[in-house]
Amino acid sequence: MIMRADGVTLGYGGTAVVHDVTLDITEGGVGLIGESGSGKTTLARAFLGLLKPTKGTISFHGTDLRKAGTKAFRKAVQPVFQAESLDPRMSVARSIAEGSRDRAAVPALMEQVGLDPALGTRRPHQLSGGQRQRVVIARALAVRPELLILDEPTSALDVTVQAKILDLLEGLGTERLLITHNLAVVGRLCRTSHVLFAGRIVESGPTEDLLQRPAHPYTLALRDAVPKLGGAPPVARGGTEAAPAPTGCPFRLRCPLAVPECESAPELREVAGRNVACHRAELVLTGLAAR
Ligand SMILES: Nc1ncnc2c1ncn2[C@@H]1O[C@H](COP(=O)(O)OP(=O)(O)OP(=O)(O)O)[C@@H](O)[C@H]1O
Repeated sequence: MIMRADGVTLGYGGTAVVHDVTLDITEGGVGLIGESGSGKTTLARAFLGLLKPTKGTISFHGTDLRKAGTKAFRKAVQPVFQAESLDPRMSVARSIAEGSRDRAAVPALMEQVGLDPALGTRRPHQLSGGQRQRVVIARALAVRPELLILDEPTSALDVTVQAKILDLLEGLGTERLLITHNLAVVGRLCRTSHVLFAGRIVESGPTEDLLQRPAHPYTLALRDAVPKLGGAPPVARGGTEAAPAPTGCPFRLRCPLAVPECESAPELREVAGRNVACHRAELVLTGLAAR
């Protein structure tokens, strides 16, 4: 296990937006899936050491981040943000070398991410979106990280370019925590996935199981909203989707299977090889089996 969030609550200005999350970053890629506002980026920021939990602990190889040596940790865990975060005034080569301060390594890094080193003198606006995303990845790789934290690494790209960037990430062999709206992306890059709704994990397990046989009605809705790679993110249809319920199961006001029992909050429990917080998980699983 590379990192662990143990009973973590996170918030801004006294308002909690992530509640009691326990999640391990293990080998083979870990996906964090959920709609806009579900708390994915907040959790990623905590794993990068940029936001301190108000409850619980985040650890790196078993050491609480509050005690881990920051220098080694900062190198080992690198963010890959969207390409818009590149400094428009810096050449590609300078951007890539910024963290490592090793200009000599830049051509090899560019080749590693499938960029012609001759592009090193260009500014970001002189590249395509896909090329810019490769620069961001090269820049993260420059310090030889152990773990990449990728926040929607392909959502701004068109489908063919997305597929190429996913090929690149798959081939790198660096461990990853990947944040996305898009279930097809985790299907390719993450052995394990966690579905977040209103700041709570509602389902966790092997990605393949979650994709093939979701046990939570929200995972099911997400899967059916994004049938293919490059599909639009599952935004609230016509703005009519109910807000998360403040008590009981947070999904119950949107859930087609909700019953009075859902007014009491479901605990995460093991059902069919995954953890799911739903009183009606068995029904979701059987409903699918009967189709
Ligand atoms: N700096 C901040 N100050 C106050 N509230 C914030 C801040 N950043 C995020 N939030 C709130 O925290 C909640 C979770 O936001 P977060 O960005 O983690 O969600 P997300 O799942 O990553 O969404 P998206 O996919 O849109 O990026 C939201 O309600 C958001 O408004």
